[in-house]
Amino acid sequence: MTRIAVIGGGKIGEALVAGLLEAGRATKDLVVAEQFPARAKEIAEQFGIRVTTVADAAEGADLIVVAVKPSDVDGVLTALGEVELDSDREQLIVSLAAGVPTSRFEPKLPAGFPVIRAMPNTPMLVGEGMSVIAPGRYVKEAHLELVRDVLSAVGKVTVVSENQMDAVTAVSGSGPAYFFLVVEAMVDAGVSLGLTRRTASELVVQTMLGSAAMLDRSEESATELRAAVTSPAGTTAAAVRVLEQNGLRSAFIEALHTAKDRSAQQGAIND
Ligand SMILES: NC(=O)C1=CN([C@@H]2O[C@H](COP(=O)(O)OP(=O)(O)OC[C@H]3O[C@@H](n4cnc5c(N)ncnc54)[C@H](O)[C@@H]3O)[C@@H](O)[C@H]2O)C=CC1
Ligand SMILES: O=C(O)[C@@H]1CCC=N1
Repeated sequence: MTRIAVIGGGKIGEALVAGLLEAGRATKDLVVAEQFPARAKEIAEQFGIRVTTVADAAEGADLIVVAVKPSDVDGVLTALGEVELDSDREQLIVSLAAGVPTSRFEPKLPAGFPVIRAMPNTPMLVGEGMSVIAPGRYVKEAHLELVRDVLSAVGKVTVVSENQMDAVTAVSGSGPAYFFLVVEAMVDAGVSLGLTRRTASELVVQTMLGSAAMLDRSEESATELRAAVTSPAGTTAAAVRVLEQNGLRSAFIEALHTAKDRSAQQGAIND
């Protein structure tokens, strides 16, 4: 079985570990490196897995998943310098760090060591993640297959070229936050219309779940599905007009452009 070391026991590291365990991966095949003792203890107790240092975690791992903030990547690379990494053993690194190119890893690793850049999202916690992977220059098909296999246990996986990863980050990496924000806004709207917060939440969450299921299962596009809800001169048309007047569509476009730029910026500078 593939042994996986997750470097960084934060939000996305936790989502990955939880999703993999839920999907049936054994606790003995997972190890986490987390620098903050309190957080390390929390992870170890919550999941019953070993939490250790970067070097110790990476030593026996087939897959080293780097799940730290972009500004902490260099620190992890320094710590990995203490480990005898071995690409012949099919060891490889998967970096989840937004914006950080594989070319930032490669010169600091043994010659030819494979690095895959990946962008997952938090719904992998419930097996419904969207993970996008992009190969670095030393990655072979077998490496991509291994990572695809691991991540497909926690949702969908697709492959793009690395120059698309900042756009991917803006769309699906950050994407869950946009939907949670829409839910918050609709719940607040429901409350302002006189519903209790509990009822408004139930209505909005189930509406989102049902709409997502339709998008997933139907042959029709989002535009067609929306048209089917929009009766002539009805309530939906009235609401959509106000949303468009208030720039909802262009707000999303501008927001995602800004997210893409921020991703690239985080990889370019070390802030
Ligand atoms: N949160 C999300 O939804 C997603 C995050 N990402 C990426 O994943 C990375 C981590 O994000 P989050 O989990 O949200 O951040 P976070 O701040 O919650 O977690 C990072 C963790 O790494 C630990 N860490 C940092 N340096 C370390 C080291 N040298 N050794 C051991 N542990 C170390 C920190 O103590 C912290 O617990 C970022 O690069 C982000 O761009 C990617 C996709 C989605
Ligand atoms: O907000 C961030 O920078 C990270 C990357 C994608 C989701 N969270």
